[in-house]
Amino acid sequence: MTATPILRLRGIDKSFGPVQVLHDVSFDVHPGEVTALVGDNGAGKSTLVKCIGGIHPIDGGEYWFEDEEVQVHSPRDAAALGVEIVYQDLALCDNLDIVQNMFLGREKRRGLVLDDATMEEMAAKTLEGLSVRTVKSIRQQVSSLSGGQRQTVAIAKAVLWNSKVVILDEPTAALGVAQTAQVLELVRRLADNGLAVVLISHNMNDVFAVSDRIAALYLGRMAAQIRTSDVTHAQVVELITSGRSGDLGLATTNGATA
Ligand SMILES: Nc1ncnc2c1ncn2[C@@H]1O[C@H](COP(=O)(O)OP(=O)(O)OP(=O)(O)O)[C@@H](O)[C@H]1O
Repeated sequence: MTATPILRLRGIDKSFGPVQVLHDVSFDVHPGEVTALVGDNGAGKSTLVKCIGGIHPIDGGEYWFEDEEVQVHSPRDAAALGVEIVYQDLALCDNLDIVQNMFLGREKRRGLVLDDATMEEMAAKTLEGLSVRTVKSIRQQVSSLSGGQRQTVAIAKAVLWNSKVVILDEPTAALGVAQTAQVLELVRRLADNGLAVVLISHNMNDVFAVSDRIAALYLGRMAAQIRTSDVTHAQVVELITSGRSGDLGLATTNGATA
């Protein structure tokens, strides 16, 4: 486990009109680790992630990446840093195959023509690198894939672009038991390959199965950021539902600790 965070947010505020959704949020993300971002519905998880991804501009606070303070104004800025978000709805095109989906909008060309051979090779290499063996052919249409396989393709697509931080929004929400296990294994492998992984999840079993750290948001404030090995399910549930966990002795704000 590494000590230095690759991504550090400090004092992030975000409002939509008169409604302040994020209050003075600090958040650390470490390479080689899975950080679970938890919180009740409406706690601000998606908003925080969209700020990280450059979809929502932050109103105040600092965004540090690899020890430099950066300005992230658009998804392009975030992608340039190596930050990729895999959304719950996956945004894959059913009528395209796996390779086409992985390169959608960033196709490789040789002159004016699509460079299919290179894209195929890169897609195959990426899937291999993640030890993904569940898809039969990378030329398979995405419409024929299972939920777990689709999730895998979406994750591989994020990893293809030399990403350093991959944020996964509820990747197992729609999956059965076996597929959940496969996706969680993949999530773990991403971190073991050195990536910094942020996993948004409501599922405590998933959180405890793969995460190294847990960041708990409560009503738009970071209630605590702790090592998974230092807490119990019950303590995390308490953090999510009340923003406190008495027996942890944590502050209720800015808990970017551990
Ligand atoms: N574009 C927006 N305009 C106004 N309010 C918003 C906007 N996006 C989010 N909010 C509000 O911000 C709060 C946090 O929402 P957010 O989606 O970030 O929570 P969440 O923790 O991701 O919830 P869930 O687990 O339900 O997805 C909510 O009260 C929501 O209504």
